[in-house]
Amino acid sequence: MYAFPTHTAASVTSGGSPSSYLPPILVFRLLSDDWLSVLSAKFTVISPSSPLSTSARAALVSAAYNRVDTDLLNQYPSLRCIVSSGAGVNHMNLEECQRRGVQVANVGETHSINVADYAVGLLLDVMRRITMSDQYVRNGLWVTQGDYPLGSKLGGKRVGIVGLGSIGSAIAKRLKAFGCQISYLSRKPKPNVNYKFIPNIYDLATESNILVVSCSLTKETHHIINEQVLQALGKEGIIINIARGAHIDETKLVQSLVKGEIRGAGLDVYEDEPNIPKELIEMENVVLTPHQAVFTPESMGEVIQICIANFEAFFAGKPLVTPVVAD
Ligand SMILES: O=CC(=O)O
Repeated sequence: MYAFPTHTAASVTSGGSPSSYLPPILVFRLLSDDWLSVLSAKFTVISPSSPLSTSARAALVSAAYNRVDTDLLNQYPSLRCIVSSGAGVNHMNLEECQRRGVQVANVGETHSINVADYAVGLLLDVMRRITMSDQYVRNGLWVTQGDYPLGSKLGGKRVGIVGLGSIGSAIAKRLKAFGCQISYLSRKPKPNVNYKFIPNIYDLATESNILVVSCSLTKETHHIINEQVLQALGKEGIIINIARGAHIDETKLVQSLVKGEIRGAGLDVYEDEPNIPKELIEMENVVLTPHQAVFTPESMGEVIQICIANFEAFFAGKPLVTPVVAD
């Protein structure tokens, strides 16, 4: 999608005087139009198809698009530092990176506020039926069929946050301001937090009107929202997912929605992106968006600066700024 500059081995390795030397980085995906020029001011940007790519020591990847698995690590054996422009790291085989001495960084908490805002937006949309009302008006149905059915109030609802990291905490803070009662599930109770800790997902679902999934995807949290959890959430229950599709057993979610066993869902992520079960597309009680909670144009500059800070630390032999796998 972006035209990468072409470099010769000579321009990368010598580049003339030492002051004009720009260390090479292999760039798999640029998420913003101006990232190429911003990166090129500091580094020699190399595309994955360049003959120089196999000798690159550092690489930029994107969470939603690039898998960092053994195939990729074998293909680019010189890599010693991989920076992902996202928050989640489930697309990377971290154990293998560690084993091969490849340092890994994500962009830390840069995305948390955007994602938290988005989760609240999805929830309000599902509850107050904003997108569906919009379609109703645009399709001229207000004139021909009268008022659209009312949605529900958010204030006073019991919200269970699955994962109280920086994203979950920002969601909790926002929903508290709406007058919701917050409970949460995490590995351990968080110090200095007034929300109720519930150590079990079934109990959290039973005690909640709304579940918001905001944990990282691991073997333990894969399908953490399963059939039993959906049943525990119950007929009036709403589920919001801004984390990863595989947190929810999507087939069971669809069945629950079809049978009316839960009331609605707001989803930004799916098990097989960009494919979405057709049943979901036909439902009025779900709001569906294309894995975009993390980014706003405002955050893009901050994201690339953190990536750059990690690369600079790596090339200077210093600890990464936002490490996931350290040296
Ligand atoms: O979903 C995107 C990310 O993890 O940054």
